[in-house]
Amino acid sequence: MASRVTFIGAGNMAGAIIGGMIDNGHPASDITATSPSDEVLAPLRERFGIHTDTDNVAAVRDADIVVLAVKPQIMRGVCEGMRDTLQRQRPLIISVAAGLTAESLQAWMGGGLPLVRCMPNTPSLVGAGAAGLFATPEVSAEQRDQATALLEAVGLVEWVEEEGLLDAVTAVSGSAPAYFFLMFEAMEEAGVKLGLPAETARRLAMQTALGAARMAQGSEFTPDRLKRNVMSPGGTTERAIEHLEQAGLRQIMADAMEACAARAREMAEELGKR
Ligand SMILES: NC(=O)C1=CN([C@@H]2O[C@H](COP(=O)(O)OP(=O)(O)OC[C@H]3O[C@@H](n4cnc5c(N)ncnc54)[C@H](O)[C@@H]3O)[C@@H](O)[C@H]2O)C=CC1
Ligand SMILES: O=C(O)[C@@H]1CCC=N1
Repeated sequence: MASRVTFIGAGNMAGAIIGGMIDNGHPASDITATSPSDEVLAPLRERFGIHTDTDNVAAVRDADIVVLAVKPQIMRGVCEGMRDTLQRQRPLIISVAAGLTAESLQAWMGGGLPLVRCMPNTPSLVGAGAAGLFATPEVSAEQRDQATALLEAVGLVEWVEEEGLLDAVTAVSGSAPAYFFLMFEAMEEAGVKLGLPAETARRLAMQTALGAARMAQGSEFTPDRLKRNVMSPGGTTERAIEHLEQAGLRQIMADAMEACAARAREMAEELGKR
């Protein structure tokens, strides 16, 4: 029998994972999502046929897995509100919140629960997610497998053995879809300046990104080698790559990703105080 999974929060991230799970054949009748607002829940109910509830406590009462998917800033109140029921039911908890440490989450839920911290990303919606997972000592091998199965239904899963590494995962994959969306915007704008219709530039840029990722994923060659295969000596690509290197693209990425991970650490400090 499939696990009964309750999502606390029904926003971008919960919606992306739920959509991916349904596409992968998880029964909608075993999935519940909550939000204080039925206006938020109605579209999910209609689109996926899942259960919804405006009451978090009622929704976790018979859950096998509870996915915490509210904003980090309200997580404490949400966890404290479900504390007694979670302690009785003892489901596997999966938090997708950026920053919040296992120590804080456990303290807010009364402690000792099997807790997996997960950093997923929104491409989960199309089955192409990339998630980093960390298990607390309370998590059994079977529950680890359950968490893997749930997230593998919507994409790639990588376990990390140190909790702090989830901040690096946030920089590399959790936040990273946005870096590529920014790149699409920039490429479309530049394509338009070069005379292409916006739609044409957008379609070409996206298909190229998809093609490059698929080609690199299945390749025995490094990204550097694949890059060099495109760069004919004295040709056009060489000129563009020289420009990107001289303009400091590598440093820009390093700085942006360091800022991302630092913000996750800062959020843990700000929100983790008891
Ligand atoms: N958006 C993203 O790309 C990613 C988000 N995350 C994490 O996922 C979590 C959720 O982020 P988003 O989905 O982007 O936020 P969101 O704002 O889209 O969704 C939050 C949801 O929580 C609901 N909510 C508000 N108060 C509630 C309460 N008291 N009880 C139950 N539900 C309540 C809202 O109605 C909304 O549906 C955050 O902790 C974030 O760090 C992690 C990885 C990627
Ligand atoms: O921006 C954020 O804080 C969340 C976590 C990773 C992606 N979105």
